[in-house]
Amino acid sequence: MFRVLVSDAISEEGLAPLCASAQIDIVQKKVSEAEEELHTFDALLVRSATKVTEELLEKMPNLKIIGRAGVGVDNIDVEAATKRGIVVINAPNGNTISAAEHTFAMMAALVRRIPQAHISVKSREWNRSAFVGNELFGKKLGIIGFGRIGSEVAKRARAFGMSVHVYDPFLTKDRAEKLGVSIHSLDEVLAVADIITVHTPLTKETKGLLGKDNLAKTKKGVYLINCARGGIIDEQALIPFLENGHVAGVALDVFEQEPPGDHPLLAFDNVIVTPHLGASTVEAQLNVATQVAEELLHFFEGRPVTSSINLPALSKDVYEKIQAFYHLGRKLGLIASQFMNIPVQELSVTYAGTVADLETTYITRSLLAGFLRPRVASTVNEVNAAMVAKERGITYGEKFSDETHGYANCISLTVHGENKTFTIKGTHVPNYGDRIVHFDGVAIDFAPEGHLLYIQHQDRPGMIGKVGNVLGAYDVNIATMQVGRQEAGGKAMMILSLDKPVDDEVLQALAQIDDIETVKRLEA
Ligand SMILES: NC(=O)c1ccc[n+]([C@@H]2O[C@H](COP(=O)([O-])OP(=O)(O)OC[C@H]3O[C@@H](n4cnc5c(N)ncnc54)[C@H](O)[C@@H]3O)[C@@H](O)[C@H]2O)c1
Ligand SMILES: O=C(O)CC[C@@H](O)C(=O)O
Repeated sequence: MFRVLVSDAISEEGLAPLCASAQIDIVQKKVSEAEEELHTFDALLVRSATKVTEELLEKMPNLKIIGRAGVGVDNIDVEAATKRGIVVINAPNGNTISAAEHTFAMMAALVRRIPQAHISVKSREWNRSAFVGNELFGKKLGIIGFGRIGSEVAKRARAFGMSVHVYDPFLTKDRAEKLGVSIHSLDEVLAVADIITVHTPLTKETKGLLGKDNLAKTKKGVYLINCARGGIIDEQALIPFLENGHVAGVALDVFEQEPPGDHPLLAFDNVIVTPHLGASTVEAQLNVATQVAEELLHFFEGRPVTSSINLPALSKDVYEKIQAFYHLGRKLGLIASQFMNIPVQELSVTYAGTVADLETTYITRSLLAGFLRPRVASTVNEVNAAMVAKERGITYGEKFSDETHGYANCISLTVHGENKTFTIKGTHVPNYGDRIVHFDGVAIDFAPEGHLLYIQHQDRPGMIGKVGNVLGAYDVNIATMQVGRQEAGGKAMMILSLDKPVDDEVLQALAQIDDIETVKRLEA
């Protein structure tokens, strides 16, 4: 008998297959009300209200699987769950349409001032001249983040006669053309859009994406919408733009803190809000509940789960054999994705030497997951990487070769972008670790660990000293430095390993050194 704790409001109809199973005992209670029996549960089902913290996991030693009836898993400590061998599953597309429709409802309500007019009429007023709005027809809609929800919003906007201007650094031209939208830089979208809606995950890169500087680049009279995650639009930074009338109105479904309490934004008449309702429809809740219920049944029946976001389905035996290459693959993908931070169509992986005799499918999936990790909202791992790549129009393939470049094993990854191709090669040396031995056409040798800095420059005397001086001036300590070049006096590169990450100011100072062409931060 498996015990399942359902701690948030999840559609009962969707959970019906679980309730019908004689093998499963379902308990519907908040975590706080189940304190005494937490240790007895095998599975935990949540939406976004329950915070699945490390502390909670400590109290649930029997837990084997966590199901999130929705997309974002930011309320679950996935790392802590993974460490404990707990599988985390979600329902990545069950609420896409509802979230897109809610965004659109907010957009219409915002430009036609529907919530304000509603309150006025309910207060027994009849003040038609106070609520003159704008049409959506003919307006330019800026969409930042063009994944599942962003692309559904675009379809609806086109039906309303709007032109759609998209910023998504990972969107390919092919996919944009198929969906009838144009791709632009962030600055272009900010400058032209009458209405801007954000649909990215909340990551280090997107936190505060619409902050003081970028808000200043928007058109006077712009409308803003956030139905993705609180914090993508910086709430504090918005206040002066609302006070001086630069921003005509804001619609928020999500907040940096939920509930937002007595937030200063709530005092503005032209800020309209909902309490995180994007996924709150009968249909979406049925979809997400059905998806997680089916996955839970598979899991308990010992069948593979398809929407797991943390664990690969590997036997212990296979895992032990491929473990080292699995980690190397992940790092090759992660570094390549950051280096090629542009849309890509294809990844090609070549295995040579001892690694070519192993279960390379898992290594490729690990590499793919590493590559996709900086680009997608939900956590991506070996189990869902292939599906996520397909959704994003990225193909991948494996090849086998005898060319080991003198190493016992070698994994080579070539990434094909729109106008650029990049190759990285790595090897694993038992009892020593992983080494990157080839990077963008140059033979080099460095460990893919920690905070790395890539510098491409012309091969001139004194370059190392100049770089060292700039980093020294910013109090950044260099742990290791590797140099390589194609030919004397030609294209050369340095890979530095630093004791701490560097910010944009340091990158800009380095880029100003004569003969330095590119500087990039790479985290491994
Ligand atoms: N309000 C709600 O109830 C609700 C419901 C569902 C989803 N969501 C949230 O909506 C957001 C989008 O969900 P989705 O299912 O469309 O995710 P998705 O992964 O399909 O799409 C996210 C897109 O953002 C892009 N992106 C990543 N980093 C970016 C950056 N720095 N700049 C611009 N684009 C970037 C990715 O390339 C991707 O195309 C998530 O934050 C999700 O948690 C909210
Ligand atoms: O469960 C909810 O209502 C929120 C869902 C949404 O934010 C998600 O990320 O799927």
